[in-house]
Amino acid sequence: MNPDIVKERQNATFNVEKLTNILDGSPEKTRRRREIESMVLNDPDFQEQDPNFLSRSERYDQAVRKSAQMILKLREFGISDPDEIYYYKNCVHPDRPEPLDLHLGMFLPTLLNQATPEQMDRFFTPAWNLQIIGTYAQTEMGHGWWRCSQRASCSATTPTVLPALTSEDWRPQATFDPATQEFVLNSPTISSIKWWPGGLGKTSNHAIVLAQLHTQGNCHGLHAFIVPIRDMDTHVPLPGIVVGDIGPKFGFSEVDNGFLKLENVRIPLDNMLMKYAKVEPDGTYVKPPSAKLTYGTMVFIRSMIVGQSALALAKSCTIAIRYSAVRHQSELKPGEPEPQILNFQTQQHKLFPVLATAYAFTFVGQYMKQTYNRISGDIHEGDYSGLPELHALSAGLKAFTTWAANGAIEVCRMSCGGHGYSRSSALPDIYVEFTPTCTYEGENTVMMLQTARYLLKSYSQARGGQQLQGSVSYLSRLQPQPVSAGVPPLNIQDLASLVQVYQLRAANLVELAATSIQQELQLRHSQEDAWNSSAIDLVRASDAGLLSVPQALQVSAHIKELLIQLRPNAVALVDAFDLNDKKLNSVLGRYDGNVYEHLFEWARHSPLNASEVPPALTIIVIIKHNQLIGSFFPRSTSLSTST
Ligand SMILES: CC/C=C\C/C=C\C/C=C\C/C=C\C/C=C\C/C=C\CC/C=C/C(=O)SCCNC(=O)CCNC(=O)[C@H](O)C(C)(C)COP(=O)(O)OP(=O)(O)OC[C@H]1O[C@@H](n2cnc3c(N)ncnc32)[C@H](O)[C@@H]1OP(=O)(O)O
Ligand SMILES: Cc1cc2nc3c(=O)[nH]c(=O)nc-3n(C[C@H](O)[C@H](O)[C@H](O)COP(=O)(O)OP(=O)(O)OC[C@H]3O[C@@H](n4cnc5c(N)ncnc54)[C@H](O)[C@@H]3O)c2cc1C
Repeated sequence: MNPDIVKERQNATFNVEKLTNILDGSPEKTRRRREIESMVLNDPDFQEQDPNFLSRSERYDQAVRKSAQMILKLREFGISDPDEIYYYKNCVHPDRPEPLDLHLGMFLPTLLNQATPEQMDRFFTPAWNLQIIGTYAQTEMGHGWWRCSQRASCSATTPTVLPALTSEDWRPQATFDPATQEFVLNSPTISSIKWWPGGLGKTSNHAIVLAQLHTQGNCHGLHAFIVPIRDMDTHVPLPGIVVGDIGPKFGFSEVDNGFLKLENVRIPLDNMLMKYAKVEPDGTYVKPPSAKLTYGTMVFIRSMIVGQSALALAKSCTIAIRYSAVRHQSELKPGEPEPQILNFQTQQHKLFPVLATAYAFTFVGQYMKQTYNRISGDIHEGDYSGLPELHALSAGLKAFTTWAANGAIEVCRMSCGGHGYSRSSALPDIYVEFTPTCTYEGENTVMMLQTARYLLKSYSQARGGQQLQGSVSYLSRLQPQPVSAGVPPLNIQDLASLVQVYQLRAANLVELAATSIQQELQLRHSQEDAWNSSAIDLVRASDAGLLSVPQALQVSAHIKELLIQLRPNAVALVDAFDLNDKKLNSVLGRYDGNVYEHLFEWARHSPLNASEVPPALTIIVIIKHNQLIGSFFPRSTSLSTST
């Protein structure tokens, strides 16, 4: 154990185990989490080669092998609780999305939420047993954006009268054919090819495909269809299915994100998910109670992503803070030993806010999950009243927490200096695997605009005298104040006072956006144009805070005091996240703090060190021997074969 890190733990002023129990929810939950963790981490079937030293295809193969083992083990140990599956999966594939994520995270939940009992028997049971492997295909090459209900322009015609049609006409179509009781699915244009779905490229044999429903000559907007894409015995693509991998990406190397072109693919009538919307055998369309229910799985994952932001931050600051406790640099005072870099105020100022945010997001993630479970329970009972708030909350928190975490991971990486740039630190991987959360499940700006839409509606209800409930109740209570009204009193030591100032600021910003829309409306006469011209106000928190200059200085001084208070407990606070070394997989973030010897050991495994003179370098040796520098290429090749 590194002596610095030992000393850090001795200096802590609280019981780490108790805090871990609070983060987990209870001592029993901590015990169970550790039990699951040891099932995976001590299981030789999950041994792996360090993916940093593998090619993409090797990484995919290794991930598939581990995922298949995972499914067998989940069955063997009878683990079926979604939280426990999720936890088990995160230990099997720490920090790395894997080919079955979409099957577990979106295919199964979409069936649970949108399939009829008959469809549950036909699809969910085999999918649970991994005979069916599914993905969720919504995004297309040309559009990540969809409308949940039909618009007047939605047309079933072929592309011959382009100017009269909108982009919605060129989306994938599912046209009901009553003669055969089938839907015929087509991707009418290149841009309507499904693009991005995880596990689609090579792994899945079924896809939930989101397409425009056409029946009896009418278009009814976005609906979900279960489309078999590969033969269940041979895994070869079925007729009319053009499918494959979209190629290497920034990260997600283990995942076969794919493309899918549908060419007159026929599926039976009862492959449309019909818990809510229905098509009768004669082609009659039965409306769902709410068109937005089609988007339910995205709301589920958005809610989950809030907790993922917390986990990514917890990992990043554990690595950076432990490393900063064992790393020494630059004398603070001449002649004295070099201090731990964690003693530099600037290092604390980088890392302690990340630590605080990791804690805050952990609790926000728990709140989001409870809210999701409560409101989706109501929805199952037929009460849809909570859906708008759930949508606004999950969209806004998904965007807010992922943006914040995305920036903070990079702060942690840079705070580790050069070693943060090495893949051995794990920080580059955490970043590349996390950063697409800002894009997928709804691009963050687009999600913020959805939340803003809800806030503006709530604002106008509050101005109309309605008493609002839930997360927007502050709009009824607070009267937005013009900046000229001066600054509100603030006690920065008092949480209630801080919350009040935040609420007032939020109310002011909503009012600002509403005013902008009103003004734009007078100029542009179209609600949509006025909305777009106010989009910056809608999304961005204004730079005008509500604090006076002396108050801002007071905050700054208080932050410095808090840094000093936190310093003795910094390592203990990250220890409380209880991230097992194997799961953290970071040379810099090791629990024992023995960084340097393991950094050296890790580097020696680099494939470039497999031989002292890599084969490619023999050409240099040959060139040197033949003194060919200056006239090398064609002749050096023939010389190399002759020597
Ligand atoms: C049983 C289970 C077993 C095991 C599972 C257990 C554990 C899990 C284990 C493992 C899980 C593993 C990993 C996690 C899984 C996956 C993560 C990994 C990878 C991620 C892969 C990524 C996938 C994707 O990205 S899928 C594609 C996502 N795409 C999007 O999100 C598109 C975003 N676009 C939209 O949402 C819409 O197009 C839109 C932007 C909202 C616009 O739509 P529309 O034009 O219809 O909307 P309007 O603006 O006109 O608004 C109309 C109206 O509707 C309201 N609205 C909109 N959306 C919603 C909604 N979702 N819910 C409710 N209401 C909504 C909107 O507010 C308007 O209301 P008003 O008219 O009242 O104002
Ligand atoms: C790693 C990864 C995995 C994915 N997995 C899946 C999957 O399994 N299944 C699936 O279906 N999809 C998947 N996706 C696709 C993902 O859901 C989309 O990329 C995402 O919804 C964003 O859509 P887009 O790419 O079309 O972005 P665009 O919408 O084209 O965004 C580009 C820019 O335009 C701006 N913009 C767009 N619309 C508006 C607007 N109305 N107002 C203001 N600004 C706007 C955005 O803010 C952004 O800056 C995945 C993507 C990634 C990166």
